[in-house]
Order: sequence, then structure tokens, then C-alpha cells
Amino acid sequence: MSLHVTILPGDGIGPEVTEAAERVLAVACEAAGIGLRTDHELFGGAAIDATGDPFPEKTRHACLTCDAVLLGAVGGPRWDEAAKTGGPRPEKGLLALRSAMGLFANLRPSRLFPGMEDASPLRPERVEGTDVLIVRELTGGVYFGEKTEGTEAASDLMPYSRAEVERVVRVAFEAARGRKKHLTSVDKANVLATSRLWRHAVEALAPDYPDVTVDHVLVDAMAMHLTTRPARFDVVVTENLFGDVLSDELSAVVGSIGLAASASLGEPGKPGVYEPIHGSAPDIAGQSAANPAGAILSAAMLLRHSGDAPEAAARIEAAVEAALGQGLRTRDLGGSASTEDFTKAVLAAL
Ligand SMILES: NC(=O)C1=CN([C@@H]2O[C@H](COP(=O)(O)OP(=O)(O)OC[C@H]3O[C@@H](n4cnc5c(N)ncnc54)[C@H](O)[C@@H]3O)[C@@H](O)[C@H]2O)C=CC1
Ligand SMILES: CC(C)CC(=O)C(=O)O
Ligand SMILES: [Mg+2]
Repeated sequence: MSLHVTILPGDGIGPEVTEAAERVLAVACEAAGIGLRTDHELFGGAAIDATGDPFPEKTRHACLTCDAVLLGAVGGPRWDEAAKTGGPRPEKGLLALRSAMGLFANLRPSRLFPGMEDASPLRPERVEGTDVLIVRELTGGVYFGEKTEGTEAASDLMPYSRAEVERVVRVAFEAARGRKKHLTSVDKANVLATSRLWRHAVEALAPDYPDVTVDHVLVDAMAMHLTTRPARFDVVVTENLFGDVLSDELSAVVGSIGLAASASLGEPGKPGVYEPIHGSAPDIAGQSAANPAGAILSAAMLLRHSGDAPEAAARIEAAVEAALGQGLRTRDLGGSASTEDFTKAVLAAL
């Protein structure tokens, strides 16, 4: 068995955390007898600097022809500033990548790792037992709808088709089947037409999954529930923008955004993209202060979903747990361990 992985380090802490994840992935693959080939491609702000385009053709080709993509993060103040006078945005490259690869389902798991209660802003009894998978729709909604730009008026349309909703909701129902068999669909159906379509589609699919219980929660209340009783949820399915926001919130509830991994998946058999959920963190870039756990755990998700190697994935996850269990904490978790300290501890545990 062999894996060809395209690595897109991107900007800010992106290269720091993908370097850590690549080292861990290499050791895990070697131990599992999986041949690993990696190629690095330009993406985001780094690609704008080199080519003028955040998602150059060479990168697109590499992503579409490999087995899986491991991505860091894109963006930063320098390109935000240039965008004010018409420069390209790194984030546009990310949306183009997701669209080109058909990555409609973004899996964002968040669980409380053993011994991490102290890193949560919640009291231990409130956060205990939290293990939630957010399934975020990733190629539709307001991030992709028609826009009008302006300094006096602007608009972002939020279109969804029934088919777009159904395909991601099915992914969520299937995921729930393999977990605690409960699905929470999050929307704003008291206000938004797209949310009423969403709720209708979920209700119409529910009879196909009689073993899964379903409830519907409005997104504003959901933001509150995640900070008061997160452990009551199992799988949560929601549209693109709501999923983006709620997953950052939940990551902090169980410790830190630096721990949160993701898998972005399309049709079965097609390459997925694996990336931590955080951004390029310009405030800590270049200081070896980034927590690489989210990127390392994304490499584990890569092995599980694109590498068909669940045991190798579980070994990486156990190694991250072991490093955290030794009390090793990067700055986001209140400690002083460097990116390298944490990576070495994971490699040692592997
Ligand atoms: N997938 C991607 O490439 C994403 C890119 N972005 C971009 O990233 C840039 C920065 O955005 P922000 O809003 O600051 O979000 P961010 O996620 O980069 O950072 C938010 C806060 O969390 C901290 N943080 C994030 N990841 C961390 C890690 N691994 N270890 C320790 N601390 C960590 C940062 O230091 C910062 O204080 C922007 O240009 C934004 O557009 C934002 C989100 C996702
Ligand atoms: C940078 C955005 C395009 C998306 C985002 O924040 C995310 O996917 O987490
Ligand atoms: Mg985000």
C-alpha cells in the first residue's frame, strides 16, 4: 500500500504545523508498512507572492491527482491590506480548492482529551464526556453565493439546493450510525428560507435512518448550548457559515483551537483535504509557539479516510494523547512547550 500526499503549507503558522504533521505521518506510515510520497505545492499568500494566484494551476493539478492533501492555513494581514486595493485574497484560493475538489462535507471532531479539563473554560462537570462531530457543509451557502461589493452597500447571497443539503446530511446520518446514533441539525429556520429547506431535507431523510434520533436546534441557541452542556451532542450537521463559527467555539470549549483537526471529503474514492481548523495565526507565526496537534490529528484523519489505515490513525491519536498526558502544553494551552517540543513528544510516543 502506498500514499501520495500533496502538502500545501500556506502562510503564517501553516508551514510550521504541516512540517510537524509530515514528520509524524512519515513515521506512522513507515511503522504501518505504507509507502509515503509527499510533494509540496504553493498555496494561499505564498502562491500569490510567487505567481499572483492563490491557487495556481500546478497546485490544482497536484491536488486533483494525488491520494490526499495535507493543508496548513492561508492568509495574513499583508494580503488583507493588498486586497483593499484589488489584490487577490489567499482565502479565495482555499474556497477554490474546496470547490475544485468537490469537498462538500467537512468533518470537525472535538472531544475532551483525558486530563484536559483544566484547559477548558467550563467547569469540569460541564465539559466532561464531550465528544462531538460537527459535519459542516463546505461548498455551498453564503461563502459561495453571488456577491456585490461596495463601501455603501454590499450583499452575499446564501443559495442552497435540496441536493446539496441532502448529500451532506447523509454523510452526517452515516457518521451518527457509527457513533452514539444521535444527530442534531442546526439552522435558523425561524428566519431563513435556506434553513427551512435544510430542515425539510433532514426530516425527509430521517426515515432512511430509523436507528438515528434527530433533533433540530436554532443556531443562536446552539452557540449557547455548546458552552453550557456540550456533552449532550453527538453528531451536529449544519451549513457552511454556521459550521465554521460553531466549530471554532467548540474547539475552545474542549481546550484550544490548536487541537482541532478536520477532514474535507467529497465523493467516495476522490482525494480529501486534511487541515487543522485554525487559520494562519499571524500573531504567533515564526515563534515556534504554534500547537501542531490539530495538524498532526489531521494527518491521522488522512490515514483513516484516504489511507484506509485506521490502526495507524489511532496510533497517531494515542501519541498525541500521550504527549498531552505528560503535561506538555503549548502556549494556547497555558504552557511554554514549543512546536518542536510537542512534535518530538508525539514522535517519541509513536
Ligand atoms: N483554513 C484556513 O486557512 C483559515 C485561514 N484563516 C485566516 O487566518 C488569518 C488569521 O485569522 P484569525 O482570525 O486570527 O484566526 P486564527 O485561527 O489564525 O487564530 C485565532 C487565534 O487562535 C490562535 N491559534 C490559532 N491556531 C493556533 C495554534 N495551532 N496554536 C496556538 N494558537 C493558535 C492564534 O494565535 C489567534 O490568537 C486570517 O487571514 C484568516 O482569514 C482563518 C481561518 C481558517
Ligand atoms: C478562511 C475561510 C475561507 C474559511 C474558514 O475560516 C475555515 O474553513 O475554517
Ligand atoms: Mg474557520
